[in-house]
Amino acid sequence: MTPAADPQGLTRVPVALAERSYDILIGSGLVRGAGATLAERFPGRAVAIVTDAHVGEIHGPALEASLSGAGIRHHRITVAPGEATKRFAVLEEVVDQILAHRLERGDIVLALGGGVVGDLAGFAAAIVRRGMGFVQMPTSLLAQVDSSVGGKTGINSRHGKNLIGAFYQPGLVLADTDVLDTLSTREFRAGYAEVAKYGLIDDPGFFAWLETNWRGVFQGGRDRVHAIATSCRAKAAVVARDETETGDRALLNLGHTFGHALEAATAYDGARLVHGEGVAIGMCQAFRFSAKLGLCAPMDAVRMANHLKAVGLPTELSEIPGGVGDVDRLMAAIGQDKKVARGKLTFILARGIGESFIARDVDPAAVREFLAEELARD
Ligand SMILES: NC(=O)c1ccc[n+]([C@@H]2O[C@H](COP(=O)([O-])OP(=O)(O)OC[C@H]3O[C@@H](n4cnc5c(N)ncnc54)[C@H](O)[C@@H]3O)[C@@H](O)[C@H]2O)c1
Ligand SMILES: O=C(O)C(=O)C[C@@H](O)[C@H](O)[C@H](O)COP(=O)(O)O
Ligand SMILES: [Zn+2]
Repeated sequence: MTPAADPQGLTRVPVALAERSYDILIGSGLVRGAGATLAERFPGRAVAIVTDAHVGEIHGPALEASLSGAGIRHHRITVAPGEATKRFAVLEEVVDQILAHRLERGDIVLALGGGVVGDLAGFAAAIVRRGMGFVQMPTSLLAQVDSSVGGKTGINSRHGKNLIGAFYQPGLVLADTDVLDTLSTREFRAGYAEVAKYGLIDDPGFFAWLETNWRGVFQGGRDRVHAIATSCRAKAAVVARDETETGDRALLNLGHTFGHALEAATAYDGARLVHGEGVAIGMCQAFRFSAKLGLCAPMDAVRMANHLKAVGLPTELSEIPGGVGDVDRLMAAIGQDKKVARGKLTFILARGIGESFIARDVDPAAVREFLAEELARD
């Protein structure tokens, strides 16, 4: 289905969360128009722009010019690019700078960047003065289709991925599709893994559309906007019915129980593995594990992996430079997953493409056996 477009040609996807409802605006020119948009929606608010050094250098000046043009006081807070930035020391620095600039509770923390910046800045917004205004301006494909939506914010711990954080919804998401033109192919592909995830969870028609049209998504234009909007609508629907992951929302974790363990096993070193790549391998593992357990046709596991391979994503552990250690190491990371309940493992498994489900109380011995096989694959 084609999402509704507003009069300026932007696509608007609402996230329905009662008094915390907000819009995701998707399209061209949103950075340029940010000053006018914020002045209209949040009049009189000052802005702390949190960005990474890479994104800030490329897209910071246009955003700042737009805010200045609308008479909005703003300050830029810059962090280092990469997953290692999601840690306490950097959070402390961001919080300190927000306070040093004397931003008030009603002022806005604006995340300009990928998922790393969004998760970190969102967590800062949640805790400074017990909750400031928060706007997401996602600049990676991954952030536009996933991390800027739904209010999961946080940082990593030495015990595991995203273990410290809060649910804190933004008041607005501005996904400017123009900025994706400066994203590297590797990072675009990584974000594509989360796009494919929505098809694999419960939308086989979308997955089939991606198999045919993925080149258009990579090129830009209508297909890209369609993929972003479809992803945002899928995520908005799940978040609206289960904001804090007491049930259904866990489906969005397809590929993440394995994927997060791989990120931990590679010490969050983006040179070896970035989040979307971990999710790509993790989703393939979820399907292969489902096939091994007799839940899903082996051909479906082959089909989904073939598509991810076709776009250039990794699908096997053997593709991770430097390896990921042994079964014990991976099981230790999996044991810290936030979906563990009463000591029992939870995985998102599949009965087929678009037929994912939440499997609770998964037998650790079966996971061990499966991982040993995975480590032995070429
Ligand atoms: N909160 C959620 O719901 C959620 C969902 C998915 C992922 N995440 C988190 O998101 C993070 C991954 O996000 P990511 O893939 O965006 O990684 P990222 O934030 O590290 O960005 C990837 C790289 O691309 C660069 N970049 C971003 N936008 C750019 C642009 N327009 N032009 C040029 N370079 C650009 C960044 O500087 C960085 O080097 C992980 O920490 C993951 O856990 C969170
Ligand atoms: O929004 C969600 O819910 C997700 O699970 C989306 C994931 O893509 C994302 O990586 C999220 O940060 C993982 O959440 P976590 O609770 O497993 O840390
Ligand atoms: Zn993810």
